[in-house]
This record gives sequence, C-alpha cells and structure tokens, in this order.
Amino acid sequence: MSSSSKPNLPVTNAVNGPPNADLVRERGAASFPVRDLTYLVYGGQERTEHLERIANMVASDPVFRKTDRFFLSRTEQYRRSLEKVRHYKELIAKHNLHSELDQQDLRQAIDEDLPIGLHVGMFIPTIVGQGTDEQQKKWLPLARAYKIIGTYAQTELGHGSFIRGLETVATYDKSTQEFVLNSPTLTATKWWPGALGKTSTHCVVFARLVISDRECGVHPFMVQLRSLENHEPLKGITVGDIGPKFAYETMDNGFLRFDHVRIPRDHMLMRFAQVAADGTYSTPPHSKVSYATMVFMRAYIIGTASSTLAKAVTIAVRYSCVRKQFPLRSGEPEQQILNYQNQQAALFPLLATAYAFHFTGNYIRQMYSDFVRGMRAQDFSVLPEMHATSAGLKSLTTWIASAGIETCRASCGGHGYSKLSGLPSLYANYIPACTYEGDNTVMCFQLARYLLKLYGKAQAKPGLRLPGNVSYLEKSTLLDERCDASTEELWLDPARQLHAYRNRALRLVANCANRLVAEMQKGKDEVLAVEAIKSDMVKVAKAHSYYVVLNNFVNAIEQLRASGTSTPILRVLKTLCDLFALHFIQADLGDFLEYGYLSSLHTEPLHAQIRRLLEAIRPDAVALVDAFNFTDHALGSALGVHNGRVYETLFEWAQQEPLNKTQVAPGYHEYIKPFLLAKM
Ligand SMILES: CC/C=C\C/C=C\C/C=C\C/C=C\CCCCC(=O)SCCNC(=O)CCNC(=O)[C@H](O)C(C)(C)COP(=O)(O)OP(=O)(O)OC[C@H]1O[C@@H](n2cnc3c(N)ncnc32)[C@H](O)[C@@H]1OP(=O)(O)O
Ligand SMILES: Cc1cc2nc3c(=O)[nH]c(=O)nc-3n(C[C@H](O)[C@H](O)[C@H](O)COP(=O)(O)OP(=O)(O)OC[C@H]3O[C@@H](n4cnc5c(N)ncnc54)[C@H](O)[C@@H]3O)c2cc1C
Repeated sequence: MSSSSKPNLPVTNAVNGPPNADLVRERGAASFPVRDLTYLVYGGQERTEHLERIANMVASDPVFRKTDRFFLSRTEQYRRSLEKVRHYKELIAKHNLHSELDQQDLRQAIDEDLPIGLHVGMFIPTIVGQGTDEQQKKWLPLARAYKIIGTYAQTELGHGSFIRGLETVATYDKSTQEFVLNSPTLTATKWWPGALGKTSTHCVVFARLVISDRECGVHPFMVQLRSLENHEPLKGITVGDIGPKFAYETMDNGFLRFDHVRIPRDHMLMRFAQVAADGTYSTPPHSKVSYATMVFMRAYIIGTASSTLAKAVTIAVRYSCVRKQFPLRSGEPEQQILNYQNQQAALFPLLATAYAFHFTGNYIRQMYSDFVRGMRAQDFSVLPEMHATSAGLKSLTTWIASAGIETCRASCGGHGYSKLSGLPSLYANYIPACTYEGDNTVMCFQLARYLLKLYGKAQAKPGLRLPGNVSYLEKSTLLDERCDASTEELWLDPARQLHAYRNRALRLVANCANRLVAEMQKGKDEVLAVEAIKSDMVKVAKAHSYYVVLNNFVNAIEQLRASGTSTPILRVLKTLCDLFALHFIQADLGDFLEYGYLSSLHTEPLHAQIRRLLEAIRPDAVALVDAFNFTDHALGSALGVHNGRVYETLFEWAQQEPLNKTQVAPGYHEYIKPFLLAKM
C-alpha cells in the first residue's frame, strides 16, 4: 500500500531536483497509510494541518533560517535569536495566534532555544501556580504582552540539586514592610538560569525567607532586575552571562547577585504561604508546593523526548536509505546501509522508543492536568505520585533520548560527525535535559524512595490497595513467578512482556528494601543505610519507569483498537511496541537472568524474535519516520532532507563555510608560504 497522500510540506533548504529514487521506492512500499499515522500522532487531521500551516510559515521565512547558524559567533547567535523573538511576536499579532497553544506551536516550529523559553516555560507558570489572584492580575498581563521578560532563578553557584541548601536570603523588614534580598556569599550567586544574563527584566527568585531571625524555608519572590527604560541593572543588582557552554549558544544563561535589594512585601508569591504585614508567617498546605513549577517542567520535558529522538531517527533512517556501501557479492549493486542488520539493530529500537515516548508524553500530560485540577481544589493527595512518576520518567526518557541521538550520529558514519548532519547540535543542545530540572540521578532517588515506601507499606499491611502503576508492589507472590515465553511467538504477548518488566521492577525494589534492612542490621542508621544502596536505587527507578512506558504503549494500542483504528496502523504500532519491549529486555538481560526469571530457554527465542521484528520494520522504516512529519527546517540536516538529495545538499551547504570565501587560505602568507618556499 502506498502513502494515502503526500505530506503538504515544502522542501526548504534542501537542494531541489528529482528526489532520491531509493526513498521514492521505500515510500511507495509502506504497509500502512502514512498520513493516518501522522494524524494519530498529532491528534487528528485538523490539528495536523494547522501544525503544517505554522511549520510551513516558519520554514519559508528567512528570519527563521538555520543553515548559517554554524558560522555565527556566540554573540551573533544570541542576537539572531532575539531577532527571531521579535519576529515571533510580530507573527502572533499578524496571524492572530493569541492562544497559548498557537504560540507553543509557533515556538516549536521555530525550533530554537529562544531566550523567552524560560519566560513562557517557567516564569509565567510560576506566577500562575504560586501567585495570589491579585499578583496574577498585576503581572500576568504584563508578562503575556512581553512588557516584562522573566526567568526562574533558583540554582546557585554552590547549590542546584539541594534546594534547601540555597543561600540567597530574603529577610523581612517589618518597619518598611519589605523583603531585603541578599547574596551573603560567593556561592549564593544565582548561576545558570536561562535568559537571566542579558535578556530578562524580572525574575522569580528562590530565597530563604527569614522573619525576625526565624528561618521559614525557601520561597519564591518577584524581583525586577533591569530598568524598563534602558535595560540597565537596577541598584544592588549584579547580573551577566555565565560564559561559554557545551552548546546552547542562543541562550544567555546568567549569574545574579543581590546587595541588600529591597522589594515590597507583596512581591513574595503568596498563593500558598503568606507573610502578613506584622511578620506573621502562614505555612503552605504542603511543604513542597513551591516546587510545583519544576514538576510542570519535568512533565513538559518528558513530552519533548519523543520529538527530539524522532528527529534524530528521521535523519539517520533517511540517510541510511540513501547511503550505500559494499555489494553483498561482487558484481551486484551496493547495499543501502539500512539493509544491514547491525544498522537496523541500532536504529529501529530508537524508532520504536520515539513512538513509545509519544504515548508516555500523552500519559504524563493527562496525569498533570488531573493533578492541577486537584491542586485548584486544595487537594494535594496526588502530588507524591505526580512528583515521583515525573521525576523517574524525566530521567529515563532524557537519558535514552540523549544516548539515542548519539547512536544515530554514529550510525551516519563520517557525515554524522559533520555539523551539517544536524546531529551534533541536536545532541549538544539536548543533553542538558539530563541535568536541568533535576539531575537525573537525583531524580531517580526521589522515585526509588517513593517505591520503597509503598513497598514497605504493602508488606506491613497485606491487602492494601496501591494506585495503578505501582499496584504490582502489593503482589510479592509475583517474585516466585518465572517467564514462560519459551517460543518466539510467546514473546509477542503483551501480558508476558509486561509480566517481565513488572517482575524485574518488583525484584529490584524488594532487593533494595532487603539491603536497606541488612545495612541497618549491621548498625547503620537509615540515612547511612540509604547511602549504601544508592546505585541500586537508580536501577529501581529506571526499572519502574520502563514498566510505566511499556504499560502505556500497550494500553494506548488497546484503546486505539477499541476506537476502530485501522488494522495496518495497529499492526505497525504493535510491531514497534514489541520491539520496544523486547529490545530493552535484551539490553538489560543481566537483570532478568540474575534472579532466574529468564534462562537460555527464553533468551534464544527472545533474540530470534527481535531479529524478526527488525526485518518486519525494515520495509516501513522510511514511512514510519515520515509519519513524524518534520519539515526540513525542523530537522536542519543535510542528511535527513525529505527529498533525499543528501550529497547535493551537503556539497551546497559546505560552500557557505567562511574558509571557502577565498581560494587562498587566511594565514597562508604568514604560516604556509614561508616553509613551502624555504630553501632546502
Ligand atoms: C509549556 C512549556 C512552555 C515552554 C517551554 C519552553 C521552553 C523550555 C524548553 C526546554 C527547557 C529548557 C530549559 C530548562 C530550564 C531548566 C530550569 C531549571 O533547571 S530550574 C532548576 C531545577 N532544579 C531542580 O530541579 C532541583 C532538583 N532538586 C529538587 O527538586 C529537590 O531539592 C529534591 C531533590 C527533590 C529534594 O528536595 P528536598 O530536600 O526539599 O526534599 P527531600 O528530599 O527531603 O524530600 C522530602 C519529601 O518531599 C518530597 N518531595 C520533594 N520534592 C517534591 C516535589 N516537587 N513535589 C512533591 N513532593 C516532593 C520527597 O519525595 C519527600 O517525600 P517523603 O519521602 O518525605 O514522603
Ligand atoms: C542548560 C542549563 C539550563 C539551566 N537552566 C536553569 C534555570 O533556568 N534556572 C535554574 O534555577 N537552574 C537552571 N539550571 C541549573 C540546573 O537545574 C541544575 O544544574 C541541576 O538541577 C543540577 O544541579 P547541580 O548543578 O547542583 O548538580 P549537582 O547536584 O552538583 O550534581 C553533580 C553530581 O552529584 C550527584 N549528586 C548530587 N546530589 C547527590 C546525592 N544526594 N546523592 C548522590 N549523588 C548526588 C549528581 O547525581 C551529579 O552526578 C540549568 C542548568 C543547565 C545545564
């Protein structure tokens, strides 16, 4: 079956001409209607077409061009991203894109780390989440109209993960009803906040509240940093850019110091905790409610892991269809490198993972909106589950996506190392996701601690009912059960796949719990006992998160089946789900063998089934990446161009290299000529 219709996307940036014949053939041989899968991914035909209109508008607009980005200095890149911000605002007005969703779509299409990312992603959400109604009325209209630009200033030079260790102080002065913000030490300097260095006029600062020498914990405060007239820093404020980074050049991550800066009392965001005029402090209804923006952002990051990985896989799969190396036998034509099993084994599990993470993103979005509904009604009961689940999924998805981009880059051989492949910058700009919004390892401890607690409760109280994704912790009998997938066919049974993931997670939790007890029996207190099991806690969190991802993928397919999705689409999604499930068992085989859950009786059919799945995906590989529907602008890659004119595009883009502006190299006269022409 061929694609039901051609995607309505312009081929920008790529060199025009007849499309690569191999890609044309591959597209014609897809087993499912590509367009229908695109609709499924983006939430229907209407939404897909809307996204395409925005993507096309951006892709054809010279202000948003990307192809020269590699040749700009850091300062030029920052300026260019400001130019893009200005144009983004003009387009919102011109095309009436006033809803939050439209603006998010536009930013996603622009596809750059703009210095307003923190403004929309954390500054505004913190005002919404933590501000009183009056505070929202005051600041939200200004922020939404970009009359003020803000960021989220929490991390300091000395502390990021350990929020309770932050040193910036906000001391309440009852006599003037002001807070005095101060950075008492060098390590109290705010360090890293995006857009803090040069762009923001305001920020939400997290500081320890002190009232009459009493420590009241870390709270958020609204602070103006720069004049709205001339952008100069205000009195008492030292602010600037933190300097060169691994990548992220368009973002002015900044530093900030306060020298006894006074702000009015109503600049503390007081939705949950309050300081009255006389200095009376009212505690929040939940001690971690001021961390809510981070939970929001973690959920957002989980949602973007799929699209980021999907971009890398699109580039690598298309290129692997165009690229040919070696005939199998002499005299035969050379093979497309995607025909090699090793290439498929590297790329197809990542393709499957990009689809798996798509459904994880849907799941966490739903969980987050239920949680927000509860919070509005002062119900914080879902907070622990939301925090733990999002912390674990943020870690797993960003780790896998980061490693996956690098695998895609390496799979493109030498051309993958060229920045023109788009993969080095995709990787370099993405990997901080493993660190920001909570270092992944530290986040894993949060989930593991939650699981250990629930496991302990379930052990102590048989019959206790735990919520959906953790209900397996009730069933210690599961530990006695073994895998019975002794044929290739049985490995395709979702119930058996889920059984394996549940069993592994439960075993690791139980093992950790036992070790904790054993460490305490050796005389350690609980704190030191936890320190002795920390690497196992990371494994626990990952194992549980894998289970959550697979469970959602399986459930999503069931729901699609129930809602009448066509057989070819269901078939291809099931194949991807199977590959996801089996690949990550194969990757962590030691976990499953260690406790005798699996034996060689099961591993042989497992490996054989994985090989079959790779073969099954091969004819649909191009169609499956096409279904993500990225424009050439979004991919920013000479290797991933839709028309497959890879070599033409690489050649043309290379001509832009500034070294090629002259035939004779700069420096020739000083450094090459003297020794070339020196007498022997
Ligand atoms: C829609 C979006 C639009 C646009 C977006 C556009 C662009 C953006 C794009 C990409 C992103 C780009 C840039 C990203 C910017 C990144 C910004 C940042 O990095 S901001 C800084 C982030 N910092 C962190 O994440 C710090 C991590 N540390 C912590 O969260 C905490 O310190 C800790 C590790 C959780 C520990 O906290 P604490 O010490 O206070 O608590 P305990 O460990 O003692 O735990 C006690 C108890 O509390 C529970 N708990 C902890 N945190 C939470 C929480 N958040 N919610 C609920 N409960 C929590 C914990 O589990 C314990 O529970 P108990 O065991 O006692 O039951
Ligand atoms: C690109 C980028 C953008 C950022 N944007 C912002 C922003 O806008 N606003 C903002 O406030 N911050 C921002 N940050 C800061 C970011 O949130 C922190 O860097 C992050 O939370 C990690 O904290 P840390 O740097 O203190 O790491 P550390 O905690 O110092 O981590 C270092 C190592 O120590 C380990 N470790 C730490 N604690 C423990 C423990 N208890 N047990 C065992 N191991 C431990 C970690 O696993 C890690 O391996 C940004 C960072 C980056 C890189």
